[in-house]
Amino acid sequence: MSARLAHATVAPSAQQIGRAATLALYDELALSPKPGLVTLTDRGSHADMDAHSFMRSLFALRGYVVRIAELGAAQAPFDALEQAGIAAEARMLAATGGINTHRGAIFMLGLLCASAGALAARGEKPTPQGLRAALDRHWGDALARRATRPSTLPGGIAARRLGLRSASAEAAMGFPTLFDVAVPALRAGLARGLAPEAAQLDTLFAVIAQLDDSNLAHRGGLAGLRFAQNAARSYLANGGAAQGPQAAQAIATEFVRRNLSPGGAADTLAAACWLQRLG
Ligand SMILES: CC(C)(COP(=O)(O)OP(=O)(O)OC[C@H]1O[C@@H](n2cnc3c(N)ncnc32)[C@H](O[C@H]2O[C@H](COP(=O)(O)OP(=O)(O)OP(=O)(O)O)[C@@H](O)[C@H]2O)[C@@H]1O)[C@@H](O)C(=O)NCCC(=O)NCCS
Ligand SMILES: Nc1ncnc2[nH]cnc12
Repeated sequence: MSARLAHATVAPSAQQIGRAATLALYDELALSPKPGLVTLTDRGSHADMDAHSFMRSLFALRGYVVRIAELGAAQAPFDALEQAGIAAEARMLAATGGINTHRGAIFMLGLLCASAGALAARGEKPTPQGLRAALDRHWGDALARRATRPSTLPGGIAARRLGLRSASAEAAMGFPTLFDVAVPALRAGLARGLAPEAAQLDTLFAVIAQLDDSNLAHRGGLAGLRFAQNAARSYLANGGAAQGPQAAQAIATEFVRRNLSPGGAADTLAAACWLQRLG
């Protein structure tokens, strides 16, 4: 992970907010090993995508993350954010040949970049408290309505059927897993002197242990989600990244055997890396 925004004492620009998002998506992709997820050298549980898919996708999204920060700064209504998100998804699909690499990241990082833009317009730097307040103040009602809407996505349908907290529900609640689990885990790992990659890996497992990841539910049912959560809890209880890469690699092998992929946790890790970069 490269340096934080160099000693930012003023609010970041839309370009800085968006650039941090693009770099954070790369941070997540490059982290290895990861359970079931695509890395620079491994497809994980995905026959239809690899690192090239994700690189093409994050490049295709680099204008979107700036634009949605600008929309946030202008306090645009949710419909405008949604239209930008839908257009970004079309560019993602065009870049990847129709593969869904970052639909969830478009949603989650899009809302976070918009919230950071709204704070910056008031001269404020993005903090967890500030971002949650801006998200709720500007788009909380629309997100609450969205969360009650039926989903057309496999994960969202599985989450609603199983009574889990889908991506929309997580957003409507102000991204509790990001702000109450991922951000504290990443900060604590770095404060303990872990290398950035080790801190990111422990953060990813902390998120997998807590998140109602609808990708896991869609791929493995409730049993698959609970297996993944328990495996992540055991990994952390046994020392996390301090065990060395073989422990994470063993879990990754088992996730692939079960065709599990925690895409929602990957996006949540990227969002924590984004905030760390803006810190
Ligand atoms: C708002 C939507 C995105 C849909 O909302 P819904 O609640 O129905 O969504 P979910 O299906 O629950 O999640 C959508 C994606 O979000 C990620 N995710 C999953 N669980 C969570 C969670 N608990 N918290 C946060 N984020 C979560 C996940 O995305 C990642 O995984 C995908 C790749 O993995 P893969 O297994 O390959 O997925 P599939 O291709 O579906 O499976 P296979 O075919 O491979 O088997 C990838 O998308 C990652 O990003 C979930 O997939 C939707 O309504 C929407 O996009 N609306 C328009 C845009 C908009 O409203 N924007 C608002 C302003 S920005
Ligand atoms: N690295 C990754 N592999 C699979 N799905 C993802 N969704 C977001 N990042 C991902």
